[in-house]
Parts: sequence; structure tokens; C-alpha cells
Amino acid sequence: MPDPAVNDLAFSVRGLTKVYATAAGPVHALRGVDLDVRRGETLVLLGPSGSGKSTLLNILGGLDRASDGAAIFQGQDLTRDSDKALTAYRRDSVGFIFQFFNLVPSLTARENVALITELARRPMTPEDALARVGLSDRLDHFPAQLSGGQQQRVAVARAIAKRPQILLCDEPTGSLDSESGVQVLQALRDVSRAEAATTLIVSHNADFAAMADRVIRFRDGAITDIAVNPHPVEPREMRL
Ligand SMILES: Nc1ncnc2c1ncn2[C@@H]1O[C@H](COP(=O)(O)OP(=O)(O)OP(=O)(O)O)[C@@H](O)[C@H]1O
Repeated sequence: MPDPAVNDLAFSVRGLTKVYATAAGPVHALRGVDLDVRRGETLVLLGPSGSGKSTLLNILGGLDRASDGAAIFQGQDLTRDSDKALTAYRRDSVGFIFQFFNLVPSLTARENVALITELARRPMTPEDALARVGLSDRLDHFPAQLSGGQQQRVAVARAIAKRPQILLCDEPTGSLDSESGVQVLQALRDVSRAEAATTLIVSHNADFAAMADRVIRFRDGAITDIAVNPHPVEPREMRL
């Protein structure tokens, strides 16, 4: 009998290690990380700069490779996959949101989202994706005609339009004022819940912990604490 708890996992990470070779010698970004992530769960990853949060996110997103250990997604070990398999994984299963929105300046909001939906297997329409982040009235605006918070909501729409199972967010509000940051987090929360997407959010801001199902704390390439949040709150109720 398969273990139902295992089937319930989005990721199973074991002994994950990342060493970067640099001119100044090896940098140990991850030192044997173990973590199980349940499907549909929202995790907030906190920790000081350089503690390895982005490195873990990048490996789980198939953007970087581990030096050792395993990162299993649905029976597939991302640390051993071919480049082709990793590309397919990123395209079909992962939505990324970064601190800097990375929108194409010469394309409208709708066109920026369409760039991604054209490659996806069962996307929502750009109009639907933008409606979910409250931007139905900005479809034909160019990035320069949108506020920072609106641009980041376009980036959220772009990430969710392909209905990814996994949403990876690295400092998603890092360049926003607190009010826009709350709006972006609420949009993220709403779409991640509607799509039952497993969502990992990296932040410097400990206040993000309030919206998480679990809070993972990092220090010096290792997880130092995992805390269950029994009562996650809506981002609109948070003060950033
Ligand atoms: N491409 C790289 N080459 C060499 N070292 C790297 C590389 N990427 C990350 N590092 C190093 O690995 C360590 C972990 O970096 P990482 O970006 O994962 O930390 P972080 O916790 O996300 O930090 P921040 O919050 O500042 O983004 C740091 O010491 C960093 O300098």
C-alpha cells in the first residue's frame, strides 16, 4: 500500500547540499536540508541574507542544480533530471515571481501574460488571469503606465495563468510600499488557494509569517526551525 502521506507531498527534500565554487574558495549555500512540503501548503521562508533561501527556491524551481542530496517532485528527482526534463518541469509545473517584475516594457499587461499562456498546456486566458489579480481595467496598459504594485500583480497573473502546481516567490514585495505589498500578497493568496497551488515565499520580513501554514527559518545554509501556524491570516489583515 502506498503511504497516503507521501502521495500528499509536493516536495520531499533530503540532504540537499549546494556548494558554489568561487575564486575565493567554495561557498556552502545549503548544508544538508531536509524538508517535506505538502500539496497546497503555503510556506514562508525566513532568514538572514545569504542563509540559502533563494538557493533552495531555485533548486526546487529547476533553475539551479544541487551538489548533493535529493529534491523529489512527484517521484522525479530534480537533482538528477536531464536539462530537457527540468525545462519541461519549469514550463508545465512552476510559476515564478521575483522581486523585480521582469515585464516586457513594449508589451501590454495582456500581452505580457499571453507570452506565457501561449506556451502552456492548459492555461487560463490572459483576461481571466488578470481579472484574478484585480486588473481587468488595465489589460491594455503598458508596464510604464502601471504602478509598481500593479506591475507585480501582472507578474502574479503571468505566473498563475498556466495553472502551475507550484508557485515560487522570491521577495515578491521587496520593491513595493507596504500597501501595494499587501495587495500583491492577497492576490497571490487568492489565486494560490483557488488553484490549490503549493506556494513558497522567501522574505526578509518576519511579518510574512502570519500568512503561512508553516514558517521555515534558515541560518547559514541550514533549517534551524519549522513552526506550524495554526491560524494563518489573510494578507489584507497583515501590517507589513
Ligand atoms: N551563483 C553563485 N555563486 C557563488 N555563490 C553564490 C551564488 N548564489 C548564491 N551564492 C552564495 O550562496 C549563499 C546563499 O545565498 P542565497 O541567495 O541562497 O541566500 P538568501 O538567504 O536567499 O539571501 P538573500 O535573502 O540575500 O537573497 C550566499 O553566501 C551567496 O553569496
